Amino acid sequence: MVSLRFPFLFSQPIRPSVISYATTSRSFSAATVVVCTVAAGAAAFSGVAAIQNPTNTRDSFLQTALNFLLPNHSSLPWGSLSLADASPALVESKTGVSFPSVVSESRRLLGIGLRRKSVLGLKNIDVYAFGVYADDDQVKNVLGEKYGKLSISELKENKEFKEDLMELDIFITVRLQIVYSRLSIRSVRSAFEESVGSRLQKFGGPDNKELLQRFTSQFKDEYKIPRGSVIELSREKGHVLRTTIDGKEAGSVQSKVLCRSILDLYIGEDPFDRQAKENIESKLASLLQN
Ligand SMILES: CCCCCCCCCCCC(=O)O
Repeated sequence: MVSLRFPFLFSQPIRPSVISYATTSRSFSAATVVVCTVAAGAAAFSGVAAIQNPTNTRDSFLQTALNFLLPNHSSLPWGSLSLADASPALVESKTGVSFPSVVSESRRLLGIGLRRKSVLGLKNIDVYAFGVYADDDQVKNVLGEKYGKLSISELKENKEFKEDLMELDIFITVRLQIVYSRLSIRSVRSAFEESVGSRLQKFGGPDNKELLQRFTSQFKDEYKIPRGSVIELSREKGHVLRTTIDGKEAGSVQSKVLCRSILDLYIGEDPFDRQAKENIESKLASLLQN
C-alpha cells in the first residue's frame, strides 16, 4: 500500500546558542535583529528545499540563504554561522522522535524512517524510529573517485554503488529509538534473530548460527528497553559491528557478513521503510556530487 505520510520535518534551523550569544549585550540588539532575520530567511529557504527534496538540497539552500542575507557572516563578532552550527535535527513525523544531525563526532544523518511490525498477523505496531548516519568525508574518499562523475539519478540506479556501500569499510551507524512502550529485551533478541538471521542466511549461507548467537547474546536480560531507549549499531573499522544501548557498550563482533546483514535491513533490497532507503540513497549520492 502506498503511504502518503510526509517522511520527516526539519526542526531548529539555527541552534539557539548562536542567537543567545548575540543577545547578551545591548550593543548587539541590531545584530540580534539581523540574526533573527537570517534565521527566518534560512528557515523559509530550508522549508522550501525540504518540501522539494527533503534530503539533498537543504544544506546548500541554507548556505545560499546565509550568504545572501549576511554575506560577511563568518567575520561577525559571534563567529561563523557555519552549516555545522545550523545543521538541523530531523523529526520522524509519525512518532515525533528527533534525530541529532551528527553522532560519533563525524557521522552525519542521511535519512530517517520507521520500523513497523505486524503482531500475530492482526495489527501493525510502530516499534522504533531509526536514523542512518555515515562519515561523509569517508564516503567521498572511498567512493568519490569511482562514482563522483555520475549524476544522482545514475547513482540511484547503480547496483555496484549500492553493493560497494554495503561491502566496503565505511563507518555507518544505524540509530534505533524505541517508541513501543511494552518491549522486553527478550522480544528485541527474538526480533533480531528473525530479521538478522534471515539476512545471514541470504548472504552467508546456512552455517551462521553461532555468529547470530554472538550478536543476539549482547542483548542481555539486565537491559531494560522502555520507550525512548536508543540502540546504536555501528560498523567500525575492519567490519566490526559495535552495539550500544543507551550509550553503554553492549559488545562488538567482527564480521563482514553481520555488518552487511544489519545494513541490509535499512538500505538493502527489501528494507523496513522503502521511502527512508530512497532518501538515504539520494543523500549519499548528493554527497558525491561536490
Ligand atoms: C512486539 C514487537 C517486538 C519487536 C521488537 C523489535 C526490537 C528491535 C529489533 C531490531 C531488528 C528488527 O527491526 O527486526
